[in-house]
Order: sequence, then structure tokens, then C-alpha cells
Amino acid sequence: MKLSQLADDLAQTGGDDDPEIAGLSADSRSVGDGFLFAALSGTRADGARFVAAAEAGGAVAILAAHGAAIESRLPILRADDPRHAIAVMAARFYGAQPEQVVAVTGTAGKTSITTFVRQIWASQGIAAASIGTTGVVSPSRDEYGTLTTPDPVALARLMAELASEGVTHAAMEASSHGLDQRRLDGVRLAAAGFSNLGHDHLDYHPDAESYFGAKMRLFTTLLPKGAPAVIFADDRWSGRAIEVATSVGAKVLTVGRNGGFLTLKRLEHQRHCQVAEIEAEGRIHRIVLPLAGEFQMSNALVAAGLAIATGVATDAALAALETLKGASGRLDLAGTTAEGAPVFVDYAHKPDALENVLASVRPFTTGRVVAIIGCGGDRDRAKRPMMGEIAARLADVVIVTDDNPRSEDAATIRAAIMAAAPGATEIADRRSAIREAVRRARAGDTVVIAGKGPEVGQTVGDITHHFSDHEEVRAAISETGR
Ligand SMILES: CC(=O)N[C@H]1[C@@H](OP(=O)(O)OP(=O)(O)OC[C@H]2O[C@@H](n3ccc(=O)[nH]c3=O)[C@H](O)[C@@H]2O)O[C@H](CO)[C@@H](O)[C@@H]1O[C@H](C)C(=O)N[C@@H](C)C(=O)N[C@H](CCC(=O)O)C(=O)O
Ligand SMILES: Nc1ncnc2c1ncn2[C@@H]1O[C@H](COP(=O)(O)OP(=O)(O)OP(=O)(O)O)[C@@H](O)[C@H]1O
Ligand SMILES: N[C@H](CCC[C@H](N)C(=O)O)C(=O)O
Ligand SMILES: [Mg+2]
Repeated sequence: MKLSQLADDLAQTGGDDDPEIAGLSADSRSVGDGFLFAALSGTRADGARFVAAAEAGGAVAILAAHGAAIESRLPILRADDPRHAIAVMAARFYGAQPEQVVAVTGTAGKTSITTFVRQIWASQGIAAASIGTTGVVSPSRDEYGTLTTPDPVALARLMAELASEGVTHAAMEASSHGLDQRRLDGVRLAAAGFSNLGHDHLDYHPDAESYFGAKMRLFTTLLPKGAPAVIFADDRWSGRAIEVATSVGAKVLTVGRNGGFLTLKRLEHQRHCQVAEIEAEGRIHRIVLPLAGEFQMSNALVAAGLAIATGVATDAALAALETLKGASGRLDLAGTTAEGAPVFVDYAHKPDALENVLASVRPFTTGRVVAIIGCGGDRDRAKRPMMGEIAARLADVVIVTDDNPRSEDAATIRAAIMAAAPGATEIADRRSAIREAVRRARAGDTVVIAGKGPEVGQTVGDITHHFSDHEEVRAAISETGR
């Protein structure tokens, strides 16, 4: 594709030819022959510094912000918002996308909702995919990824690959980083969803208001006018989200106890499932959701709303909730100790999620709730005391351990959690922490290992060592020999 076809609306300075473009990248290290290099100013570096490296790698054109100082003889496209521009160009370059793409934002529940939407679609014989924290799942793939929302070039390529594999429907997570950094700006959305807003990533976003603003870009900028916005109605931020979506002309569909589209009339919790009465179009549907935790019912309602919004019959979408499987690493039963205590692995790595997961095991725990928690390094520090306080309040035994210290001093991270969790035990080594929890658990107790969920690594410094909570639970149970 010629440069001029890739971006016909951008001003070009320097170089007067119109090269054939063979690929795009915002990272000089992955530029190949004939590539357009987008020089983006980032959180740590300024891409303009890598123009020479990109040229050496084979770049034939540059994309940059107006005013960015670029020294190059190559054609330079100038954009007000180069992150938006590269996302749109990548979508044009790769072309096809699944016919119906939905995106879900919110602090917690995105992975669960997107995998639920995929399962509901699949139950109707639709070739469906989900894209998010746990990777890409489609009829022909199950791949682990590193980002929740892939970078725009990778995302555009993925969309085209999925479409060529016959996938017609895809549900993706829209992280606040992804929305803020325009990673989804090239995706053609059929509908969007909102779950809730809590405390996370306040190291990146200056305050809760701008965190909310980043999430709302999904409705204000990305969702085509008149398209469905499925909004969970029972969260503190629901009213604001409904207001925003309404103001931009979205077709707002609310779900939850306060929802108008799918109304949760009654919910009864059982040990491993929940019985719900849901009102839809004036009729009551009785559904047995085979997952524990009220938050899963909330997620299931958003998912059903999105499936209905993209053409699945209401009866079929609600009936499909009865066969949903939880996303891996979300309240996953990793094993049962010889004395009968269930050991769950959960991805809760932020305050609200931890609060939810600890509260949701309480109803079926006759003994003690034993919690293992930790916090990642190079991530929002304010989460640490908050999570310590929550664990101390909601669990009977708290063990504080490491969770991806990255470039930080692990002991300092643990100390920040410990300070807010009186009575907690500190065990730096995560493997030993898991063994200790399994050893201490008695009949009637429930063990929750929070923070890593499906992760298969422990990142210390720049090195990621293989580590899986699931494997460690199984090893600990067999070693304790009970
Ligand atoms: C903090 C953050 O979000 N960073 C993302 C951002 O990088 P950045 O632009 O800030 O990078 P930078 O290091 O400042 O570099 C600036 C530019 O110079 C380029 N560069 C840099 C070095 C070089 O040698 N050559 C070169 O061209 C970089 O490619 C970049 O374009 O844009 C990149 C491209 O989209 C992302 O890959 C990168 O994600 C990093 C790896 C990351 O860890 N992100 C996490 C925090 C994240 O995004 N998490 C969310 C939410 C998770 C959740 O659900 O809780 C996610 O969606 O996964
Ligand atoms: N609707 C919800 N409300 C509150 N907590 C939830 C909700 N859904 C999930 N959680 C909790 O948050 C954790 C993460 O859930 P999930 O992976 O679905 O969310 P996410 O938005 O994708 O999070 P992440 O940003 O970490 O990828 C779960 O393990 C669960 O403990
Ligand atoms: N997508 C999240 C995952 C965090 C998982 C937790 N184990 C940690 O390392 O903090 C992040 O990058 O902030
Ligand atoms: Mg996720």
C-alpha cells in the first residue's frame, strides 16, 4: 500500500516521494525494510530519538506529532494525535476485521465479561473470539499475551487474521492504558460495555476523574453514534457512565438490580452456583449460573446484554449463562487439601477485586478464610496499604508475599502491605507462602491465593522466572501428604 493511501488526511513534510509501505511500527527495534516508523512520545522515552535507528532498520517514512523535532530526509507525516493516527493507519493497512467487535471497559470484570460473551456467541454456533489479559481465544487458537489491550499494530494484524480464519464476532478488553494510548482507535465497534470503576492504575492516571475519563473514551470517541452501550447499573460510577454514554447518543442498555434492559430481580447464593431471576422484555427468566460470587452475576448480565445487542436472541443468551465457565484464574479451584479445604487461585490484584473475592468465599466457609496477598512492583503504590487493610478485615489468616517485584525492592513492597495488616505473616518466597497456607488449612477453611491468577511467571528485576500458583498448589497438596 502506498503511503498516500495509508493516510490521505495527514500533512506531509520532507521527502517528496510516495513510497510503498510494507509494515508499520512504533518501535525502532522492530522496524523492517519498507516500514513506516511512528515516532511517539511515551512514558519513558521520546520516539523521535529513535528515527535514525528506524532508518537504519529500513524505515521509508516517519509519522510524528506536529512540532516534534525530526531529523530525517524521509517523508514525514504530521498528525495532531500520532497515536490515534497509527491505530487508524494500521487498521487500513491490515484491512479486514470480524463483522461484530465489542469492547468492554471497567476496573474489574473485563476478562470475565469478554470470555463470557465469546461463550454465549459460541453457544449459538457463531465463530467467536475473545482478546484480553488471558490472551486470544478463538475456535483455532488459545494464545497467552502480555498486554490486556494489544498495541495498535498488533491488534490490527490480529483482527485481520481472525477475520481470515472465519471469526465473525470478537469481544475485547479495553484497558484504561489501551484507551488512553489510542490502541483501539482503529477498531470498528458494534457495541461497548462498562462494568465498574474502582481504584487501580493511579500511578499512571493523575486522579480518579481522569482514570474515569480514559475509560469513557470508549463511549465518547470510539463507539459509533447510536450503537449499543451496555452498562452495569449498580456501581457507584454507573450513573456517570450512563450520563456520558447518553450524551454522545449511544443506545444505552442498563443491566443489574437497577438495570432496565436486564433486571436482576432476585439472587440466591449456593455453594458453587447462584440462582437468579432476571426480567427481560417483561418476562422473568430463572437462571442457574454455575459460578460463585455475586460479581460473576454482574459480569454475566453485561455479557448477556452485549450478546443480545449483537443479535443473539434474549432467551438464548440467558439460557447460555447456565453453561458459562469462569475465565481462568478467576476464583479457580486449584486443588483441595486432604482435609477438604478448597484452595482457590484468583487474579485479584487491586483493592475492589480483593474485597470481592474474599467476601464471596465467606458464605460457604464454615472455618477460616486464609488469604495470600502481594502487590506488584512498578505499579500503583497506593494499592498496597489498601489491600493489606482489606485482607486483614476480611480474612482470618493473612500471609503477605511477593508478586512481581519488578525493579522495586520486594521487602519495601511487603512492608507497605504489612503496615496495614496487623497480625499478618510475612513470607517473602511465594512458594513457601503457598506451602504454609496449605499446611495451615483445616476442614471448613477456604484458601485464597490472590494476585497472579493465570500468570506463569514471577518477575524480579528484568527476569521472569517460571512460576504458577496452580502448579505450586498442586505440589504443596501432594507434599503435605495429607
Ligand atoms: C506504561 C505503558 O502503558 N507503556 C506502553 C506504551 O509505551 P510508551 O509509549 O510509554 O513507551 P516508551 O518506553 O516511553 O517509549 C516511547 C516510544 O519509543 C519507542 N522506542 C523505545 C525504545 C527504542 O529503542 N526504540 C523505540 O522506538 C517505543 O516503542 C515507544 O513507541 O505503549 C506501548 C505500545 O502500545 C506499550 O507496549 C507500553 O506498554 C508497557 C509494555 C506496559 O507494561 N503497559 C502496561 C502498564 C499496560 O498497558 N497495562 C494495561 C492494563 C493492564 C490491566 O488490565 O490492569 C494493558 O492493557 O495491558
Ligand atoms: N464485576 C466485578 N466486580 C468486582 N470485582 C470483580 C468483578 N469481576 C471480577 N472481579 C474480581 O476482579 C478480578 C479480575 O477479574 P477480571 O479479570 O474479569 O477483570 P479485569 O477487568 O479483566 O481485570 P484486569 O485489569 O486485571 O485484567 C477477579 O478475579 C475478581 O476477583
Ligand atoms: N495487568 C496488570 C496485572 C497485574 C498482576 C499482578 N500480578 C502484578 O504484577 O501487579 C498490570 O500489569 O498491572
Ligand atoms: Mg483483564
